[in-house]
Parts: sequence; structure tokens; C-alpha cells
Amino acid sequence: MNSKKVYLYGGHVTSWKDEHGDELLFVSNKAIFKPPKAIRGGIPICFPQFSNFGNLEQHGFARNRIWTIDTDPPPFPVPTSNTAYVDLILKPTEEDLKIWPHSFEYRLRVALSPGGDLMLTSRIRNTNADGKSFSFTFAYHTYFKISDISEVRVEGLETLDYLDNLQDRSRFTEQGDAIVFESELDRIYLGTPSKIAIIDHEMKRTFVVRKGGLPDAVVWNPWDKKAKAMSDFGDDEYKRMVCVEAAAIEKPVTLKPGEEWTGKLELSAVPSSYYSGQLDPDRVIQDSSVPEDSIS
Ligand SMILES: O=P(O)(O)OC[C@H]1O[C@H](O)[C@H](O)[C@@H](O)[C@@H]1O
Repeated sequence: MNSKKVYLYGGHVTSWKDEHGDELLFVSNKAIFKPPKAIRGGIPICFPQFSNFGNLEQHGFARNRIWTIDTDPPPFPVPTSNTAYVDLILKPTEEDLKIWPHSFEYRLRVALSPGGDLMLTSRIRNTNADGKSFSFTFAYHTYFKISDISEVRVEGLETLDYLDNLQDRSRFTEQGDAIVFESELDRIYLGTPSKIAIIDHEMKRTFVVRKGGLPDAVVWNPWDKKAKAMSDFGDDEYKRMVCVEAAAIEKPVTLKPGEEWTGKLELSAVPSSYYSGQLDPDRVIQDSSVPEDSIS
């Protein structure tokens, strides 16, 4: 049976299972499910800062806070019939306001469609009473579970420019017809399409990432050396995960008081063999139970 699991700690999705009960997200065997560090795996939320693009702690504080269930969320524009969902909310504490002096309401809906797609919708509102705008960067830091990193390719980012985190964020243009992994990789692809595919040849499975309001995409695998340096990550676990993160980084989002931003992520897992190994994004969309216009 399809299922999902969400922790109030971090508003963090830690499990997404297909109809056979197989796990689709990677969570480290060494993950710690309590403060102060974020859970290693699943879908951490990076807000209000991605990485060190600002003065806050790495990836912002949302992934390290205890969220609450939102019992009375304002209506969602997307129809939610036949989906199982939970609504969470995060508001800044007095302590948060000292490090990031902006009032906000962050509403997160995590939904599972009847077809098993996992859908995350973030709605962030500026509730400043002092008339001030604020800006933030953002990412859904999704860890996908894969058979073996050497069997995986990421399609949809070819010919795009990226900032290479391993080379002082210098800007390059992707030359390959897909991204394959042979060593540590940590890049921010810019102006990406709303669909990206992660093709796992050995599992004969393709993850399709669809996103809205999130122009950038981070692709990350720590490889062996960095894996050993992370205390909450097994030495060999880099082989079984890849992060493809729907993000807004290059151009921060700015909200005036009263304004709201929406960022959507929709994940599907489809058998690659069905497409004879050739991903046809249009066909994937047509086969989806969710209309494309609900995501962008
Ligand atoms: O260890 P964390 O703070 O969770 O960050 C894990 C990774 O997140 C992103 O993918 C960044 O691009 C990487 O540079 C970083 O190493």
C-alpha cells in the first residue's frame, strides 16, 4: 500500500512507499530523528536560506524546528479530492526573530495521490507588521533511494548553466546529454524545466520530479570522502542515494507584507521498462492523475 510519513521535527517527510510497500526515499541508517541536527535523508526543507547563501545556519532553521499540525488551513487552490494529506505550520519563535527578524507563516501540505504520487505544497506568507519585505532562498532537499549511484542518470538538465559548489560556485554549462555520477557532485542548475527525471537502470525505475515556483535544481552526491566525514551518514551509503532538490536560489524570493509565495513539488515513481528505457516527459504527464496546470 502507498504510504508516507512526516515528522513534526523539521516538517520533514521521512518515508514515501509505493503500492508494494517499497521505500522510495533514502534515509541514513545513522539518521538521528531529534534536534539539534536535521534528519539525514527524506525531504528536509531548506528555509529561509539554502546552504550558506546568507548569515543563518546552513540550510536555514526550518528543518530544525518543531512544526505543528495546522488544523484550520486556508483553502488550497488545488483540488484535494481522494488525496490523503496532512497540513503543518511553522511560525517563528522569539529566538528565531532574533536571528531572522521577519514574521512569517509557513504552511506545508504533504499529500499522497490515489496513484501514489507524493505532493508537497509550501505556502509562505509575510506577516510583518512593520511594513518590511523579506527575501529567502529555498529547497526541497529530496534524498531519492537508488540501487547504485553508478546505475543512475539524471535527465532534464542538459545544456543548462550551473554553479559548481565544488569550484567556488563558478558558472559552467552542462555538456553531457545526462548527468552520471563518477565522483562527488554538488551543483546548482539554473533556470531548470518543471520536469526532471532520475533514471535507475538497475531498479528499472524512473523518478519524475515536477515542480512549480522553483526555478533551480541542486544535484548532490557526497561520494566516499565526504560520506566518511558525515557523522550521521554511513561510509558506503552514498551509493544508495542521490539528492535532486527543487529550489529557488539564484534569485531569492521577495515578499512584501501580506504577500504569499507557493512552491510545489510532485514526485512520481514509474517503471522505466514501460517507456522502453526512454523517458518521454509528455507521456509521463499525460499518464499522471494530476493535471500539469496544477503544478506550474
Ligand atoms: O549536511 P547538510 O547541511 O544537510 O547539507 C548537505 C548538502 O546539501 C546540499 O545538497 C548542498 O548543495 C551540499 O553542499 C551539502 O553538502
